[in-house]
Amino acid sequence: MTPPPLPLAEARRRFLDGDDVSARSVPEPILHSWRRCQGLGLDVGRWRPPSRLAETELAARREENADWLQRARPAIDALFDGVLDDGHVVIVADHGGLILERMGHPDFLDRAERVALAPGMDWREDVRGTNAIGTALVLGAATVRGAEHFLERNRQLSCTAQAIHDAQGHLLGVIDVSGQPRRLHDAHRLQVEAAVRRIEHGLFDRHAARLHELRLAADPALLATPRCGRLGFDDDGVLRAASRAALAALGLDWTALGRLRFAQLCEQSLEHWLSRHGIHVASLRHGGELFSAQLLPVRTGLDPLPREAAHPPPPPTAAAATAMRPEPPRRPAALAGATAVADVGLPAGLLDTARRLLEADIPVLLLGETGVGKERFVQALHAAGSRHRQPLVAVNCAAIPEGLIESELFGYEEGAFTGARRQGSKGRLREADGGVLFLDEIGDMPASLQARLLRVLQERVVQPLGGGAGQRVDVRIVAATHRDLAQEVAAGRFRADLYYRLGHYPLRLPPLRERGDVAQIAAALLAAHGAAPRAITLSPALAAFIRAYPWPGNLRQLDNLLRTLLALVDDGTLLTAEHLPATLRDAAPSAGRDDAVHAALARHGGNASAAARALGISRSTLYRRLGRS
Ligand SMILES: Nc1ncnc2c1ncn2[C@@H]1O[C@H](COP(=O)(O)OP(=O)(O)OP(=O)(O)O)[C@@H](O)[C@H]1O
Repeated sequence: MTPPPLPLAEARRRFLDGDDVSARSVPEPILHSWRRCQGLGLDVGRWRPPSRLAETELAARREENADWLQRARPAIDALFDGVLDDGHVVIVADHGGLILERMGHPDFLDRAERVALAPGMDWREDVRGTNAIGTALVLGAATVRGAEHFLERNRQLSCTAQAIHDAQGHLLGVIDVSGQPRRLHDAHRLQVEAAVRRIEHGLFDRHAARLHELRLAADPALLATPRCGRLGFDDDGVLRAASRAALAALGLDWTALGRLRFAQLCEQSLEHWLSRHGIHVASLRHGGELFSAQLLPVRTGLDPLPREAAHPPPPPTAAAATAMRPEPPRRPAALAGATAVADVGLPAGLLDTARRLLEADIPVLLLGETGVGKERFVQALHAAGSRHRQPLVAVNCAAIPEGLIESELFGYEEGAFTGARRQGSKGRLREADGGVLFLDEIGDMPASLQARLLRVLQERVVQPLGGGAGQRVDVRIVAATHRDLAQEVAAGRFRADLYYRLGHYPLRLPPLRERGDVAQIAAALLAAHGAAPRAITLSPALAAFIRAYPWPGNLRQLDNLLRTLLALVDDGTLLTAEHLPATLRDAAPSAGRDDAVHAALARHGGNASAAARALGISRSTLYRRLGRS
């Protein structure tokens, strides 16, 4: 008869006494980790923390990881938001187990500090014994509760962590949630998993920007969601990028990169699949398993990888291929294409006008409220132009601290300032050489830099910080802002000469409330988010609401709402106004009144032709809509 499982404390005592402990008493990964720690000679009771890394060295480590950290930021912030009220901390460590960031609930920060769970501290397993950060670096993921920690002093913690890999299997770091034992639940592990999935999805987009992407899922409804497996093939049909979900589903590991050929997986050649035009969906049998597969056309993604990464990450690890269990779709589907509704409802020819300006090397200045889709428009513009095979490099002038934006844009020479990378930095302008530079939120560019930027635009020569010869660059410029730039000029906050240099022919993306076919846009977004295979449709009443609501957050708000609804309802649902959150239902404008038409008419002094033009609809449609309201 098998003996009953022992309480953890007893199992631990026996383990330390050298007795055999079964995996029924201690989870197997923990037991293995204890054995590793014992093998290294770690002492459970006597241990002194290594000293904390000096601030300057920590800053340098953060700088080395800045690229993926910046991309991971929205997911980390959302995770933090989700666990803060439970009294936990979120920790970000690099691939060497060094804590780079810690954000947390004040209740727990003190305790975290006492066990040196703090920025600048090393939490590798071979230094700290079994712990979620260090053990996740070994295994890919780990949850370590209370007395499962190898060192006595860490028993006051419970932690769950998962490693992050890029699409080439490079281990980048770890995300961890830590808290008091008993307060950490399985839901926190799922939250960490979801955050890492989101981060890796974004990293894949970046790596695979110029690859043919094959998506795989057991259920076709998952093909447009972050839960699908993703593989990136080059033009020769060789695998160059992968998601862990795809590798796990196919029983492969990272060594398949550079080796696996498209035809080995899909029977026919990549050319054959490509010849089927556009998005190609088929069934695929591999190792006895049946998958739905979808080949997406090559995307020209925003902000692709610089040709040479400044800090090549370490080689792939075996842990990189940890299996990901297929789970039912809990999250909204990802947008299938960056330009899903780029053209729908925009004033006729806006994209074409922008393209012509850019082709003639005339800067494009995009104006529009927040969330109208300026960034998406730029992606579509880049994809439509002759430079679509060259980089599109984005700089968000509002997101970079004033002190850093100069080096970010213009680059710097070796040793230009304290904390500078040893080999210097190329700067975004030079990264965009041959391609397109997108200056987002240009209205927020510090005044001191406006003059410098103007000089570059005129002379097309970049002078990196710290001296060195000026270098000629060939970039096409697109700038965008939600501010009224003319007003910023009048108020003296934006240089008039730069404004005229950029704004030869400003283009305005209309807010959603002015666009004539919001319901059509909503339908396009639903389709892009995979509503069709789930048989989810929009009721006429909800479409009417969508048309009449003023959408202060524009496309971003509409898109978020639709994604949320899709996540909440079952397959086969007819979406009605009842599904809306109460706050939105209450804010519904008076029934029947077509505010967009009325607003456009008011702005154009009652001139129906001008109002129709602004809305991008015909005059007859305008009258029809007026008649209805
Ligand atoms: N063409 C589009 N197709 C599908 N969704 C879009 C499109 N344009 C915008 N969206 C949705 O709106 C969100 C915001 O878009 P985007 O970032 O391009 O707006 P923006 O005008 O640049 O906003 P901000 O001024 O706040 O930076 C996107 O994340 C997406 O959800």
